[in-house]
Amino acid sequence: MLKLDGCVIENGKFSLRADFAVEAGASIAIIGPSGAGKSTLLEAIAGFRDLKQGKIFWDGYLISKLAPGKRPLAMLFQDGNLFPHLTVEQNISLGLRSNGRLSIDERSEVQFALDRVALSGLGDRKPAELSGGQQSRVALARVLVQRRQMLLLDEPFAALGPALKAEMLDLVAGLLTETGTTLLMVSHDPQDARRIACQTILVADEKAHPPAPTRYLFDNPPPSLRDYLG
Ligand SMILES: Nc1ncnc2c1ncn2[C@@H]1O[C@H](COP(=O)(O)OP(=O)(O)OP(=O)(O)O)[C@@H](O)[C@H]1O
Repeated sequence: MLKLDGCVIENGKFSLRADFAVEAGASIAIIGPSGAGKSTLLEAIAGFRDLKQGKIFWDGYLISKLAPGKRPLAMLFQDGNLFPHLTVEQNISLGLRSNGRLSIDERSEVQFALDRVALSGLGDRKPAELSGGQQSRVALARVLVQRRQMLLLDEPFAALGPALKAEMLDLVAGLLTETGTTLLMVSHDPQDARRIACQTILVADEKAHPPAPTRYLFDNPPPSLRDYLG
């Protein structure tokens, strides 16, 4: 279980309160108006932003004092952050070792991840030689090889068209079920939340609200969500 206990997170003059728990293995969407603090929340969980107050626990262990790389999570940002001068395989290898030098077992891990995102045979290509959807799958493979217990996605597929985005979300959902990984995903699109997340955290009014059933939340939106949905 992920637990944010009385957290106050600051981003410049902006301040966000978060006090909620997420069951291990759950898929959670994070939704809310622009500038409400969705990315700030993920950054704090990932360790890129210090807490002003409060603590974060994973399975009862305090993780909020750990450096980002030591936390049991992987994070995927909007543009995937692939290195253009490296091949697909080398980009994925960086998920395992920062110098890219892999053992035989680690090499098979990379091949397995390539296979899981349906990119077998394309490992020697550079990102520019791939379509946008294929590039997203490389970025996903890079977080997959890390085999972390939590996956944090900050609008990773926003640049893709609706059909490709739906395909990626289905791929993520399938992989999560296989591995039991907990998902926290920021999205602007209620359809994404409905597609992949049973529960949704609404970030609005300087607060990250506890997860609520996605369908219930969208069928009975509180005023801040109603304004946002239009
Ligand atoms: N670099 C910065 N310096 C100072 N304040 C910032 C900075 N980045 C963000 N903020 C503040 O933090 C608040 C939350 O930003 P954040 O990016 O977390 O929102 P968000 O909900 O992810 O927005 P969006 O949906 O537009 O990506 C913003 O309203 C802004 O006031």
